[in-house]
Amino acid sequence: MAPSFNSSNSLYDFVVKDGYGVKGLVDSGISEVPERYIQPLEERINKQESRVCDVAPIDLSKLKGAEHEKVVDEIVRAAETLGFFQVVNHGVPLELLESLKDAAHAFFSLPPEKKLVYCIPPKIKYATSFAPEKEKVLEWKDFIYMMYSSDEDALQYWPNQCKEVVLKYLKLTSEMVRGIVEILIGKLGVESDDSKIEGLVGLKKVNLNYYPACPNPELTVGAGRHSDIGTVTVLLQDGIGGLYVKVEDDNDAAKGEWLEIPPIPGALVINIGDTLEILSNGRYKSAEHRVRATSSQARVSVPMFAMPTPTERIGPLPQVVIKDGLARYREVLFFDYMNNFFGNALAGKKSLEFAKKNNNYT
Ligand SMILES: O=C(O)CCC(=O)C(=O)O
Ligand SMILES: [Fe+2]
Repeated sequence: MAPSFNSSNSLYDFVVKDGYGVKGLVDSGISEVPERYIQPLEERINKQESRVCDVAPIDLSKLKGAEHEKVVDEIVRAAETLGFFQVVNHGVPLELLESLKDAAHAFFSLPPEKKLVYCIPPKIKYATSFAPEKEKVLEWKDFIYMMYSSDEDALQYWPNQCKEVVLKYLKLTSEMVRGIVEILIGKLGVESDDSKIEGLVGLKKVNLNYYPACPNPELTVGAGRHSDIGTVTVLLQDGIGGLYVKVEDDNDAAKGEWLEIPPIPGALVINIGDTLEILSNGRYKSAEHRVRATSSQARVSVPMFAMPTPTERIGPLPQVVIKDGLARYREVLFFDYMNNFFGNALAGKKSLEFAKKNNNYT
């Protein structure tokens, strides 16, 4: 029997405060999406109208051979245009990727009281939607984030259902991210050493995202429009699909068009975050993206966010500013940048405004 929610408050309490999440709502037997989840027309995603991105995945194993420079160019080109690309032969075993998806399903199958135990921010947090207290319309998504501090803490605080696989994923994807960041910084004409790179990717967080099957997917949104704030994000998506990226500057698609990043078995999705856009003075694109809900099955995704350490100051690199003749961003403390992002509802690329020159924040 579906619970009856007499006011929007009782729905909010059930989903957000009591920890049932969207999954609890769906499990309760609802046959249509509640009002609080209905997006205004301009935010809805029309599956039929969007094209699928047909760019082939980049083979990272070729970085070690004769085709090194070609692969470097592919990575740089992708970062300068769409800001999203997929990689294969990335060093993360395919069995691990399968186990991760299974672990995500296992975690979200737990009853709410067992998931709510993992609400010890900023270490770890099980929750629903991005910032429910600030959002008029909620996202059709539950998630848990796990912030990495040490292996010991991870094994102590993270859920049994996923801690070992998430930790392995975090380690292996971190290695890949370091390689990609080294390439991208190097192509800006800037020499980097291990400590510089570590400063840019030293804060690591893994999310398990869970998008339950939705009775009216055309009315809702799984994840609202946003860009990721860190340096680089690595994302595992399952076979269901629904991730869309807005074209900012690409030869093969129209500016402003939303392209779907299709699931490719065994591939990982890489996207550039705000930090790299700021550092490169706008040359690398932190793409706006969002996620559609689906009617058939629950979708899971597992992003690993590699971010600067909170004490890092991020601003356009001096060598790039000299070349460009102007700085498009100011220098900010990553801690402040992060607090601004998490203190507001998602709003496309608005997060970058915080680091723009002559904005209202200074
Ligand atoms: O689920 C996805 O495909 C993307 C999720 C995402 O953009 C995020 O967690 O930042
Ligand atoms: Fe994202």
